[in-house]
Amino acid sequence: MELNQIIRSIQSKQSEISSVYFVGCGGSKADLYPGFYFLRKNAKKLIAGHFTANEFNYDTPAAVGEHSIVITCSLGGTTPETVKATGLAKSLGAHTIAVTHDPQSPLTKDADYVVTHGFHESYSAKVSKPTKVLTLAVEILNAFEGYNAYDHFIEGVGKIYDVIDEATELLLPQAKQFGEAYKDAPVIYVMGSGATAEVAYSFSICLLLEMQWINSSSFNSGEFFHGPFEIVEKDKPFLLLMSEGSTRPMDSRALEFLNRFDAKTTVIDAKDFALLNYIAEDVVDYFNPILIEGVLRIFAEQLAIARNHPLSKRRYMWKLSY
Ligand SMILES: O=P(O)(O)OC[C@H]1O[C@](O)(CO)[C@@H](O)[C@@H]1O
Repeated sequence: MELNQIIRSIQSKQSEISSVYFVGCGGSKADLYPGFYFLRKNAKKLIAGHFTANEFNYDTPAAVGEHSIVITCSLGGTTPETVKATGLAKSLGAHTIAVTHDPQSPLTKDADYVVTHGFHESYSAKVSKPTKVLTLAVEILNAFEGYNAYDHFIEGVGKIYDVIDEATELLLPQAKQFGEAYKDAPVIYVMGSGATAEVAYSFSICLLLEMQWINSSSFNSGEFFHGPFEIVEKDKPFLLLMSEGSTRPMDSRALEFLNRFDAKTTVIDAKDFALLNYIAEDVVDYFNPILIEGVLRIFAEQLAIARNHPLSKRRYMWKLSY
């Protein structure tokens, strides 16, 4: 079923939807963020919530019920917390949509609708998960409240994958340089703003802490001046994700400070990929995280090569029960 048909089908069963919850773990939780951010910004009536799955399970929002849509997301579809959240949402009468790479996985058992996404085929396929979740959010707003920039958004979805695949073809030398320059870094701080904030979060917790065992912390560029900037000094390693659009001034302000004290800063900037040449200004905010997450993968791969530490290496995950 097409994404707009899923939402129209829910609407035919329940014309009054008042809340939408986005639930997942780790990288999948972060991939739900652009959709959540979009609804939080644009909805006038709909409540939007974003949860790590066990927080949803242990401290379930009171509004979850027949007037809710719960979108759960898991790449492999087996993460127990997220599988449980889907069942819980269903038992409370919510309309459940599972987003996963594997349509046969346990995640889909209690889902009213299943959305499958690619992953391995290309760099752009790796971000089809957040793109589909974001599109679901746009379809929900359009169906239940109306959304003026809907056509611009759909046009953008039609272009973003090519933008990513073309960008990643040119990025290898820069990514190699990053790998060499940061391979011995004792810590890497990551920040971004707006819909991109959780790309910083997932790069920090998944790519650096989980897959590289590199100490890391992440924060919103807006929070940088409310604590983290005290750590800045010459050659401190930072990765700054700069967005086009509404929150760019927050990223620019952080960059200016990092440069003032000669921090070791790598900037991944949506502007360098001419995002605004492809995506209309009124929807560009939501495409920053898709583009930046897509191109960041190649930086993580090159860091892993330079450190001789494959991204698949784990100490505990999949090896112990926990
Ligand atoms: O997206 P899935 O399959 O639920 O997997 C979640 C797991 O994958 C990661 O996002 C990356 O390995 C972890 O942070 C998390 O534990």
